Amino acid sequence: MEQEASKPPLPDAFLAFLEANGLDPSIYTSFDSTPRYVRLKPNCEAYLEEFEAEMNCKLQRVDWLPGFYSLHSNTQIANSKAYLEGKIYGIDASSGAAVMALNVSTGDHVLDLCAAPGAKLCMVLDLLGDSGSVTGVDVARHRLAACRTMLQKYNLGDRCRLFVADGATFSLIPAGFCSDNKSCETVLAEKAEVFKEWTSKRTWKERKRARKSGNLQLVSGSQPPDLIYYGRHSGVVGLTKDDLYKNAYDRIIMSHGYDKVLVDAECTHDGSVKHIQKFEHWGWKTLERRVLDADRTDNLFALQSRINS
Ligand SMILES: C[S@@+](CC[C@H](N)C(=O)[O-])C[C@H]1O[C@@H](n2cnc3c(N)ncnc32)[C@H](O)[C@@H]1O
Repeated sequence: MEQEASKPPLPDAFLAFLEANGLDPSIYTSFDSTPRYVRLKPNCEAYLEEFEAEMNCKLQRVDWLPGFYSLHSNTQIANSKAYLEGKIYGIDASSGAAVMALNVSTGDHVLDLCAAPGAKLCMVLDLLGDSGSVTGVDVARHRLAACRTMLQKYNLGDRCRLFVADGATFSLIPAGFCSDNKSCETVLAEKAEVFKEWTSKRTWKERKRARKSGNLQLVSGSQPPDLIYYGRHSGVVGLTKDDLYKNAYDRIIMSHGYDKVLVDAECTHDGSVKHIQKFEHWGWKTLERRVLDADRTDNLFALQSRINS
């Protein structure tokens, strides 16, 4: 009876999952043990004091992650001025570590194969500043649309393109490279219809296509990539559709491919402590259905293997 009372308030199926994977259940139940993190946009240090006063909290600089600060796990940042004005991001330290491991250098062309909702993509763009480019790909249209909103909020879209596509089959090279011997200028002069500056206003053709795809939120590997956003300096403006969607050969990929590739495929939530804690409100049955279902886990494993190969 006593043993029952001290058992962490997690469902048996999840406890069995943790045990099978050698994970300590207490990391999911000690609510205060995991701090939350924020990242500051470059050159926004002036906002720190104001943020601390508004939130009545003290930020601790994370020495090993530039621009990151930790704060108490209960601090809600969503209504703070700095967050609403796009000066501060909510992003955990492990995401920051993954981006730092990419070792992004000035001028890099980065491919983010599982980009939505876009915390790492934004960090990469901040690191690149006015150089290079980022191509974000995600199979979920609605999630990538949220990523587009995030780019706009943080004013980071200038060197970015977003494609709804299956990362396992995506094979477009960074924009702005002509894959034959002609110079870009010659090619552009020869072609009539080129991409103009991106606008959120859809043409009737695009609206029709969106209506057609309606509820189809996830694309399959056989569908061509769908460009849902491109910035002014992403290399897309001025290209023809043929140029953008041209299949690249090995030789071209070797010389004009991406410098860095980030693959952040969906995980089984075993590492996502905060997310698991939310199921206390959503219901443990939902956790069993959404997270622990064996078929789903097998499918995820297959996806992760496919996308990493
Ligand atoms: C863990 S989230 C990515 C988080 C994101 N990198 C960030 O920093 O905000 C995983 C994403 O992978 C996407 N995804 C899953 N399978 C995919 C595939 N085959 N191709 C592209 N994206 C995929 C999901 O739609 C989901 O948005």
